Amino acid sequence: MIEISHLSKDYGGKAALSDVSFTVQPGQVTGFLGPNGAGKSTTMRILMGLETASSGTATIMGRPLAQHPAPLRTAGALLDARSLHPARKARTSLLALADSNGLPAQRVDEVLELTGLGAVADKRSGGFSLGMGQRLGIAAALLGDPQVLLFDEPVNGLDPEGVTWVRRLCRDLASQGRTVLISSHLMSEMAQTADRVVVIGRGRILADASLEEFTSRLGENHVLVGASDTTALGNALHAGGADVRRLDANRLDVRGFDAAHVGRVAFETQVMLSELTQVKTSLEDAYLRLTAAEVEYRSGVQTPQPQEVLR
Ligand SMILES: Nc1ncnc2c1ncn2[C@@H]1O[C@H](COP(=O)(O)OP(=O)(O)OP(=O)(O)O)[C@@H](O)[C@H]1O
Repeated sequence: MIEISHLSKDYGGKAALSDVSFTVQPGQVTGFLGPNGAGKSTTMRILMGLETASSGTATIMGRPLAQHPAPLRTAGALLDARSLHPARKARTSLLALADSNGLPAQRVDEVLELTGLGAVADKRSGGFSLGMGQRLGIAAALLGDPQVLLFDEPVNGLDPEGVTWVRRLCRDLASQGRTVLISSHLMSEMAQTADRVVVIGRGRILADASLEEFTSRLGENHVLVGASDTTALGNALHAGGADVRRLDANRLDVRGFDAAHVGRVAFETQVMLSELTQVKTSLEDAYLRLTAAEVEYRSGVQTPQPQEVLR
């Protein structure tokens, strides 16, 4: 288990983290989400003992990582995939890490196989692709067979097969009862991998909920409906209290009613339907709503607006 309590970190007077508290439970994959510069890496680095907090605590299995007798057996992290020596062969780097942490050399071969690096184990890691570097970083994190894993943007640079592999690996690690915290910018990926999400923006926690709670709490489920007479149907839905927007001559976007209710109103209004689709809020939509105000630099691209609002 990971426990972060009232954690703050200042860099030269600028707050990177402000009173951050959350816990990460074993047996689950927790997604750590937030815009660039939100404080995800800083939190992970403090957890791994690579930075000191200005105030507050960050513990792994009850105490700071450095206070565990064998830190690498307690927690493994992929923080910077390029942190291993580029001139060293992959196997040599892992052997050195195993040796300095009292781990058996045989474990090196196990993690090389587990991460699909067996065939390139005797190549220098400086020549690795970004994806292979990520796999090597994950191999290093798994070396001590730890109960707690922290992965900072693990799918960065991975091809689709690699992305699927990371997803399965995280799910497997959690199903073995381990604690898995994983940061990512890829919302569609997180939606398939995480059980819970912790969202951070400008150093403050914005949400800490199960994936289901998060999308339904921030959700704005709506119904897309195609109809023979959108004016009659739109007026009837609006009179019933729905928020109705016209998408084009034959389609409406309805908020406030579910698909069954829209179908009932269409039946009562004697309007024929050509489409009735319940659209659920995606993790990406929910995340964008939550963090919209937290992003320091936003692009000038605007979301396309429906052509006409029925009132
Ligand atoms: N060593 C440092 N010195 C000064 N400021 C830093 C340092 N490390 C991080 N920061 C600042 O702290 C804030 C949080 O950075 P952090 O890297 O934790 O964010 P992040 O959420 O991991 O972002 P990204 O997704 O871009 O990696 C940012 O404003 C960053 O500029």
